[in-house]
Amino acid sequence: MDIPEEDNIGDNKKVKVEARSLVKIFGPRPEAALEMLERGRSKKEIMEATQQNVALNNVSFEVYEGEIFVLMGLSGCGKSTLLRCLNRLVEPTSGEILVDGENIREMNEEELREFRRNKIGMIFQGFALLPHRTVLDNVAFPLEIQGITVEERHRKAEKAISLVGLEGYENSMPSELSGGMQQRVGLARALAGDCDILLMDEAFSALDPMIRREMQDELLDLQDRVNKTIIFVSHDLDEALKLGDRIALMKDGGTVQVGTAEDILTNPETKYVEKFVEDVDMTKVLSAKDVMKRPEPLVSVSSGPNNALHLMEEYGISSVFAVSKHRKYEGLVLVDDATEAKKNGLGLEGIIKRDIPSVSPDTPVTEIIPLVAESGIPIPVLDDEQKIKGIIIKGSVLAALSRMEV
Ligand SMILES: Nc1ncnc2c1ncn2[C@@H]1O[C@H](COP(=O)(O)OP(=O)(O)OP(=O)(O)O)[C@@H](O)[C@H]1O
Repeated sequence: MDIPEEDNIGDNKKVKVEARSLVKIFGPRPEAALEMLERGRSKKEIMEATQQNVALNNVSFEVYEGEIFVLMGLSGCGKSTLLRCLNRLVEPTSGEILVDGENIREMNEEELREFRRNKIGMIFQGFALLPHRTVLDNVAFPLEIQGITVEERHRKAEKAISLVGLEGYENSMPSELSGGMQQRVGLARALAGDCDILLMDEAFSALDPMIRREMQDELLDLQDRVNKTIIFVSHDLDEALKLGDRIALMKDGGTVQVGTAEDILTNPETKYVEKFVEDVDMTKVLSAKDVMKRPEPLVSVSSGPNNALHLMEEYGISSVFAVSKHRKYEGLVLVDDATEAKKNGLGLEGIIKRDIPSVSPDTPVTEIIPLVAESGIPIPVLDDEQKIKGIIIKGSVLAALSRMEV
């Protein structure tokens, strides 16, 4: 077998945004509150004693480049305040915010304006479109304020409009568009600025449930193409689980757990997190990458049936996946076919089954269950380049589901 080692992707994640010990106290006299906070007093105690509102209590986290990081929690837990601290729309009381390693709390007015224009775009819930301007001019509006020429800003706006699937609507007025389409215009406006980081505050919460789900899919699809760093505020657990590469669950101005959807669901660190997630249906959350096993063994397509049979014997299995160079998927070799081929002196090429279903790492487990239930043979998990990332067998799907129900 000439199978190379698994690619080492994702090990060296770059930190894009970092919050260090952020505190935000609303009220005219934060000093007394800060002192009480340092002595470990609760938000409630501080409110009673000082009438100062601790909106953020010592929050630290890192957001990696290219991820969707969701701030989630109940109303009033501090999500919006935290998001607004990241571009200093809200001035933190203490703590640091680093973006690409630069402490943004040290920026002066001018630097901050540049930073908001070029690095960190924001999308709000109410999308705030200008009613008397066309879609094109709405999207181009921030560029207009920056004094960019009309040709240049229209070029950028058209590109952003096509990214969100609104081509053909450039000359429509906002009132002619549905809520979902208006939100896309808001998205396009943020994209036109070409910032690396997008802050989205309950961006889809005003939409009705079906359009909302559509926009979530759209955002994931868009993210595959533009690969921004997105920090997304939501009070909705399903939305957070669907969108978030990682989620920070917040309570009373602090984070109670930061992790992937799977971490949070399967290893809740506190009773609060456990309670928060207890109603979640696991089958809706897991995807192929959560239930797949390492694709071992694999047989090289250029080797003979004897090799395949040896591997099956060694691993106690009745089929083995065949690959060509660089783990490129070819198909499945079944034990009976390999035995027959060996008898007749044939190679693997002619006996490989190529018509079995395959899935991608992100295929939801709900779509996988019927496939494994029907076929009884393993299912390959293939990436965009048709390389085999893992295999799924019925047993491992069921084990994953039952383990998580405990
Ligand atoms: N400008 C302000 N002045 C005073 N208190 C504020 C201000 N903004 C927010 N707060 C308080 O800070 C706390 C956190 O509010 P924040 O809006 O960040 O929470 P949230 O989790 O985003 O809630 P929601 O989902 O309802 O928007 C709350 O107690 C809120 O009342």
